[in-house]
This record gives sequence, structure tokens and C-alpha cells, in this order.
Amino acid sequence: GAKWTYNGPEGEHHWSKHYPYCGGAFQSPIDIKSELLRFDPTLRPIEIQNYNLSPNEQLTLGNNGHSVQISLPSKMHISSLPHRYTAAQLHFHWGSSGRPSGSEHTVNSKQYAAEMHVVHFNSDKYPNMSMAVDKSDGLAVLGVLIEVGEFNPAFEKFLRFINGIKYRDQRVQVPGFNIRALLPARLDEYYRYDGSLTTPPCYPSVLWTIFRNHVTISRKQFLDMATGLYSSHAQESSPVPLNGNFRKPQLVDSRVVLVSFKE
Ligand SMILES: NS(=O)(=O)c1c(F)c(F)c(S(=O)(=O)CCO)c(N[C@H]2CCCc3ccccc32)c1F
Ligand SMILES: [Zn+2]
Repeated sequence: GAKWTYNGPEGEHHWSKHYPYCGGAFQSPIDIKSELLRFDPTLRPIEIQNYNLSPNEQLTLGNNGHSVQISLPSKMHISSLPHRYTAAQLHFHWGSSGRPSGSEHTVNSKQYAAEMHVVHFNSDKYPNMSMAVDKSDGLAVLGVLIEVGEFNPAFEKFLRFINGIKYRDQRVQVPGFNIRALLPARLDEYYRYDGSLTTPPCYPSVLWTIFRNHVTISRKQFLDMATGLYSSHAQESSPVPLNGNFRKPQLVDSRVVLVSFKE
């Protein structure tokens, strides 16, 4: 589709011109405010299957011009939702070296350094992502808030290859690793709400699960991601840094944010 960016004339305030859903309801991300929260005792711990990938299998690490993404094998899935949601890819949103706040979801207006999204589609009802992406029960995304702090060895499994995908549409193969290690320890504490893709076409098709607890990466790891990538192709004369790739919080309207934990 038409090109879109996070700033300037194709920035988020203009997305709805080519992508009407971006101006619609049920948009993501949101500011997760305490007064919106409602404890739901039926929210079970998230259960994931086959996230521990062998180094013998290869994953594609790529720069798609909007984010850094890792394609995921279809044996990975979420088994604790009403339908099976099969993993498709994971990607990140981050700030910049000057503004190390780049998460999409905020918690009581606190913006984290970065955010990881593991994108899954409802494989009980749809054959692939493309068929699921615009259906109201099509997608389930697991969100992880990321702070700068302790070095994170799990992130190093792919960050050590990031200089091979500096430019848009570059891809490298990386050995599989335990994707579960990128998630926080507790999968039983999370925020849950109905929302959308946070990029065009912004379809309101996402069941969002944002884990309560953040993970940390070191400042160097953050800078590797926030300063090492460009949204322009390698041969372009003026390189465009890829950072600040986060959408601002959207109107919640009458939506409720459910929480799986009490205090
Ligand atoms: N924040 S978010 O809403 O989760 C989110 C992003 F922010 C994001 F940048 C991407 S993207 O990297 O593909 C670049 C722009 O589509 C996706 N892709 C999804 C939705 C689009 C179609 C598709 C097809 C196969 C695999 C993943 C996806 C995305 F879902
Ligand atoms: Zn995302």
C-alpha cells in the first residue's frame, strides 16, 4: 500500500487518508490508566507452546522499514485462548538515543524505553495472517514493555546480527533460540483489551495482552536497536534513521481494560 511514516507529511495524523480504519474506533495503543482497570477472575495465565526453538532451525531477522522483525515458525502458538492463535512474527517499537522512551502502550502515562509485540493469528478459523488480519477475532498480540537496565542475554541472540539488516528490506538468517526468554517471568499477570494494529491499515482485529511486568535490556542493547537501523534502502543517497517508531496512545472511548491480577 501507500507509504506511511511516524513523522512528517505521511505521519500518524495523516494515516486515515489512505487507511480509514486508522481514524476509526477500537484503536491501539492506549494509555493503561488505573481507573480503567477491572479485575477479571476468568483471565487465565497465558500458555504458549513450542516457543523454545532449537539453534538448528533458522529464523529470518529483517528490517521492513518500519521495525525490526523476526519471522516465527507456525508450531509456536498460544493455547490458553478460546481459539488457537499461531505465531507469525515479532517486532519492536523504540524511541531514539536522545529520547529513550518509545513504547506504544503507556501505564498511567509512563512510557517505557521500548515494546515488543509477538503477533499471532487465529489459525482455528483462518488459514494465514492475510486472511485473519482484518477479522474481529483474527489476531492476538502479546506485548512486553522494555526498560533500560540489566543486560538481557536473550535479546543478544538476535541483536548480535542487527548490523546485517541496517537498511530497509535487508534480511539475515539467525539460529533459533528460546523466544520464551524474551517474555517476563510471570505470564499470569497482564492487561487485556480489544484493540487494533498500531500501524496502517489499523484493523480493529487485535486481542491485546500486555504483560504487567517489564523486561530490561542494557543501554548498549537499546542503542544497538535505536541507532543501528535505517528505514531507507541501502543504495539511497540520504539515509533515514529508523527510530521513534511508535504510535501515540489512542482514545479508549467506552472500552474497559481487564486485568488478571488484584493488586
Ligand atoms: N504493532 S502491530 O499492530 O502488532 C504491528 C506493527 F507495528 C508492525 F510494524 C507490523 S509490520 O512489521 O508487519 C509492518 C507494518 O505492517 C505488523 N505486522 C502485522 C500486521 C500487518 C500484516 C502482517 C502480516 C504478517 C505478519 C505480521 C503482520 C504489526 F502487526
Ligand atoms: Zn507492534
